[in-house]
Parts: sequence; structure tokens; C-alpha cells
Amino acid sequence: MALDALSVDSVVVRYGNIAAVDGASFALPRGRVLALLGPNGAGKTSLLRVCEGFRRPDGGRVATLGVDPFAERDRLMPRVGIMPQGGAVHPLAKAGELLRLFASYAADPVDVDYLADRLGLAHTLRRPCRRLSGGELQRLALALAVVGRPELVFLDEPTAGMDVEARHTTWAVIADLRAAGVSVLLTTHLLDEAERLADDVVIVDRGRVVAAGSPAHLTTTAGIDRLTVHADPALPVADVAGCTVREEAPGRYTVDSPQGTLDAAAAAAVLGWFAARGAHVTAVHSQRRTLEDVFLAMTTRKADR
Ligand SMILES: Nc1ncnc2c1ncn2[C@@H]1O[C@H](COP(=O)(O)OP(=O)(O)OP(=O)(O)O)[C@@H](O)[C@H]1O
Repeated sequence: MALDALSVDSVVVRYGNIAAVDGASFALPRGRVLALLGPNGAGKTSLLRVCEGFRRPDGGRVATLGVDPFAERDRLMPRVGIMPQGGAVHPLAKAGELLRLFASYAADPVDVDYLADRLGLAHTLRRPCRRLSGGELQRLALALAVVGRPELVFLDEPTAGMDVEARHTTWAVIADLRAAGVSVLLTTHLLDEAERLADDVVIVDRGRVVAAGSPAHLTTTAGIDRLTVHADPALPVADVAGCTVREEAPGRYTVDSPQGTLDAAAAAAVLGWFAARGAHVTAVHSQRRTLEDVFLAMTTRKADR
């Protein structure tokens, strides 16, 4: 069986008395994209630093591509790509020089001009990094992370500060990485980004994992699905199959379950109720709870507002 790209087991990271990461465990299977979500200060970057081998955990264990990333950092570095938060690069180095330098470290690098073109960086290659815009620096940092064809890529808020087009390009690059079998661990504050890109999501809060699973799993278990049915107005609404049916506006009926989630049988029973009354049903919409709903329910942000 293939080893996980990343295995995080009961990891603790302390800064003085503060446990920024407090016993977090999760795994990133090979070839998948995992999004690490959490409010500011939840411990995401601290976890990344441990997984990247920049810091030894104060407790627990990490295996990155099967090895201890702190003890074997030199051996590991050619196999991973890292895009740090804020896209840190040397301000005086030229973008093209940096890209070629990083490519020179790799046995089989991506063609630099192709990559620069793909990420809309071709016009920046002769400029020192301090003359690049924030979004251009982000794109350069992404290029530096992937130019060596790594097996595993760490992306810390990859699309922060990017315009819409650059964000879409970045999403396409991440999809290409996944299609090529590369494993990706990314952090983001954009929940639609996580929902779009990630096979798996791990939500951390105050250094602990508070929810984990695929976006579909997280948004359907304990969901708050609601059914909206458009039909003739003024039907004699009643409770159907344990669900509450209300006419919110003439001809628009909402169906809620006290259990939170409507299952297929309840939805079928409700539609059967409309059919039995000879109602003309013109539209049926189901609302799933979003990853944002889950995030707010699972993290302390809600309480802080
Ligand atoms: N070098 C450090 N020294 C002391 N405290 C630190 C240090 N780095 C981080 N922290 C603290 O540890 C906690 C976790 O920080 P971390 O950067 O890991 O969170 P994060 O989830 O990445 O946050 P953000 O979303 O804001 O980037 C925060 O309370 C932060 O202030």
C-alpha cells in the first residue's frame, strides 16, 4: 500500500506557554489535495512549518513522504515544493533569475518560459522582485514551488492578493498538479476555493482539528438541507413525513426537517403529498449547507463576532 504523502500524528507546536498546535492529527493520501482551514491564528502555518521540516514538533510525529521532515530535510527538499505565506522572495533578485536558479536544483524541471507564460509572469522575468506587484509575487512564489516537479506541494494561502484571473489560473495549476499525481496541502481562508479544489478538508481551531472529511461529507452530514417547492398557491399545508411545510410566499413552499437533514424518502413523501393534491409543481430546489456554514459552526469565529 502506498504511504500517505503526509501523516500528522498528535502534533504539538508551542511558542513559550502557548500551544499554537495542540495535538492535531490528519493524513494527506498521495495524489490528493487537502485544504487546511481555520480562523486567523488557528495554527495552520505552524502545522505547515512542521510538515515542511522547518521546525521540530514539540510533541507527536510527522512523516512527510514517509520520512521525518526535520531530521531528513536535506533529502526531502528536492521532493517538495513550498509556497510560503506572502510569497517571500529576495527583493533584489530578478524574477527570471530566481526561477532559473530553482529550476537548476531539479533533475527534471518544468520549462521556465512555459511556466512563466502559464502563470502570466513572462513580462516580469527581467524585473527585480521589489518591482513586482503583490499578485505577481504570489504567482512567482507558486512558480518557484512547482518548477522542480515536486511530489508534494505546500501552498500557504496561494491565492491571497491575486486578482480573479490569476486566481483561476492558480486553481487550474493546482488541478493540473493533482491530475499529474502530485499531492497538495494548501491553506486558505476562501471556503469556496477549498470546496472547489480539495478532496479533503481539515478544519483547525485553536490548534485542534475540529472537523475533517471531504467537502461533500462535511456539508451533508448533520446538514441543514431545505427543500423549496414552487406549486399552486394556497395549498392546505401540513406536516408531511415529519417535515414542516410552510408557504413562505404565494406558491413557494419551504420544507424543513426537525432532524436537520431531509433524506430521499422524506423528499419523495413531500413531493408525493403535492402530487396527491393535484398540485402543479413547477420547480423544486434543494439547499445544501455550504462549507462556510460548517466552518462557522465548528470554529470560534462565530462566538467572537
Ligand atoms: N514565532 C512565533 N512566536 C510566538 N507566537 C507565534 C509565532 N508564530 C505564531 N505564533 C502564534 O501561534 C498561533 C498560531 O499561529 P499560526 O501562524 O500558525 O496561525 P494561522 O492559522 O496560520 O493564522 P493565519 O490564518 O492568520 O495565517 C497564533 O496565536 C500566533 O500568534
